[in-house]
Amino acid sequence: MYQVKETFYTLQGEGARAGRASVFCRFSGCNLWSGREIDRAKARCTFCDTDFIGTDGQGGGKFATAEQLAEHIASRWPTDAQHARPYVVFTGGEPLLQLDTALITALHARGFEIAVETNGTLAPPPGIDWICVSPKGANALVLTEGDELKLVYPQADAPPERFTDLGFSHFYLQPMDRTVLGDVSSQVRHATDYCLAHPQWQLSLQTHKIAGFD
Ligand SMILES: C[S@@+](CC[C@H](N)C(=O)[O-])C[C@H]1O[C@@H](n2cnc3c(N)ncnc32)[C@H](O)[C@@H]1O
Ligand SMILES: Nc1nc2[nH]cc(C(=O)O)c2c(=O)[nH]1
Ligand code: SF4
Ligand SMILES: [Mg+2]
Repeated sequence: MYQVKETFYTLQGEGARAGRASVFCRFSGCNLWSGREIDRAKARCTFCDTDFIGTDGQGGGKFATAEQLAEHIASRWPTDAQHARPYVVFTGGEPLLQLDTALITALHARGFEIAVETNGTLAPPPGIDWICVSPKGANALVLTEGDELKLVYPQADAPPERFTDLGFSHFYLQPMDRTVLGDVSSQVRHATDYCLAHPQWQLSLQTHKIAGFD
């Protein structure tokens, strides 16, 4: 049984593949926060910008089999997109609590390229085509290699220097959309300054929030 908060067709807003048409599948639940505001301050991840509780969002629900969820995801991809490889981004919540080999196989069989957005604390099943790890505070990383490392910045207990030697192809700093330095725009400036001083890192702005899409 897969528990899905929502599924929607949009452009990837963040990171190396920003701008790419994608079906987003947001799984319910996370191992670092209950999702309830009352628990936020004591959670292992305290700055989350997402509602991932339950299965009541657009295109959400409970899916009994991998085939059923894969069919649901495939139905979101436009039918006239002959020249583009179908692309699904699994996120959450924490997608590696639920993404498994059966679902990967069912989506590959439908021609999909498969990406995940993960906090990096859980081992992934084999076969994922694009892995984006976004470290959270002091929580230990199990996933120390992948396609992109996208660090929300600043985090007092997760400085960028801790990650520079890991095995990722791209390193991004994404300004935190939650106030820690007084205002979000000074956090954007702070991330910009860090990238200028440390060119291993590139700036990831959450373009969907700027442009106003999901
Ligand atoms: C909501 S998370 C879900 C996937 C996974 N649990 C994770 O943390 O990577 C999706 C992406 O949003 C980022 N994110 C969460 N809260 C954010 C915030 N307040 N500002 C900027 N990015 C944020 C995460 O770091 C992650 O890259
Ligand atoms: N457009 C868009 N791009 C995204 N990239 C990562 C997202 C996420 O919440 O995981 C996200 C999202 O929620 N919307
Ligand atoms: S790990 Fe990801 S989904 Fe979980 S609380 Fe943090 S940002 Fe949100
Ligand atoms: Mg988001």
